[in-house]
Amino acid sequence: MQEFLTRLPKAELHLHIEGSLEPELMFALAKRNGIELPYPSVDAVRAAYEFDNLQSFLDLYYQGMGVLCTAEDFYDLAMDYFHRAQGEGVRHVELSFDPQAHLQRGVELSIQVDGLMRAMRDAERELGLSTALILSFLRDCPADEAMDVLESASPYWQMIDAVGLDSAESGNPPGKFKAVFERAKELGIPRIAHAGEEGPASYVREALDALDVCRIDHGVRCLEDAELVEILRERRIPLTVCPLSNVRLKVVEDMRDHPLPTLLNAGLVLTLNSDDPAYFGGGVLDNYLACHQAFEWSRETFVQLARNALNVGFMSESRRNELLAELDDVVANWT
Ligand code: HPA
Ligand SMILES: [Zn+2]
Repeated sequence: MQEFLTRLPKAELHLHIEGSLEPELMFALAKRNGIELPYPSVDAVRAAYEFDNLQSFLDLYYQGMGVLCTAEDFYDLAMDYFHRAQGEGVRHVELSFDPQAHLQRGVELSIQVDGLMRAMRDAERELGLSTALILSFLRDCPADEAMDVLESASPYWQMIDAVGLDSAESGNPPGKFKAVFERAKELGIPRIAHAGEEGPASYVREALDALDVCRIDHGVRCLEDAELVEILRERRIPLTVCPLSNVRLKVVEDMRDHPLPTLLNAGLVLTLNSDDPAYFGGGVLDNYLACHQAFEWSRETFVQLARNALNVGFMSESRRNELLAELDDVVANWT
């Protein structure tokens, strides 16, 4: 099964590029930028990755990204991830980034975008990946600040495939960002949002109603509202589920308790993703493998999940058809 899951052309739709920063690169960039890390070694960094909840992870996540200073750093971060993803059979990557977290440290938007866009272009040329860029707003910061970021991103509007909403969910309902998302809609930029990870099912409803999102990141807590599940099913709103993340952030206690099988039985459009692979124990393939171990799903189930991601990703129709044909090929030639 491992070989089959590796060969399946997969799409990563829920990835925080800052969460792909492996401790080795963190040390290399700290050295390059003359930054002192509060850890003596790579092993000590890894040992610190024990989380009680989303906030305890976010504290380390924001600290870790402090080594990203120049466009070159952002380039190296993304290229490092693209190489790993390619090795796992990932063919399309949608990377979200958190501009505010870098602006707060004095790193300008142009530096962030220049490095990331250059890496995306090189990954397309050299690694045969397709990519998309998602600009995420920090929901625990003021909505006015998010609006300023969106306006100041005007040179990049054409290159942004979607805006998103992430960071500390509890107490920061989607409705807080209604005006920002309305502006994005006016600009013709698609919208997605984290909802129903730690926050209640009502936040998923609010993301649909107030933010008019076309996709929900996580969304696992939708199961607490049967009527909402029916809405998600009927409207075929995709959920980008990140099972290893949910275990590591104690959204669920154990992989075997994960609601994925229930979500599948409910007829929802699900995809498997990694969220923050450097912090949560692996990339997209590891998430597929963890599901294989926990649920013993058939190959057909994994093919459906991989197909869902190709169907709903932000990519050209010709790229979509190419990847779907590749997927059909892998399935047809598998013995
Ligand atoms: O898992 C997450 N949830 C919310 N915000 C985030 N920012 C990075 N990772 C996450
Ligand atoms: Zn996330």
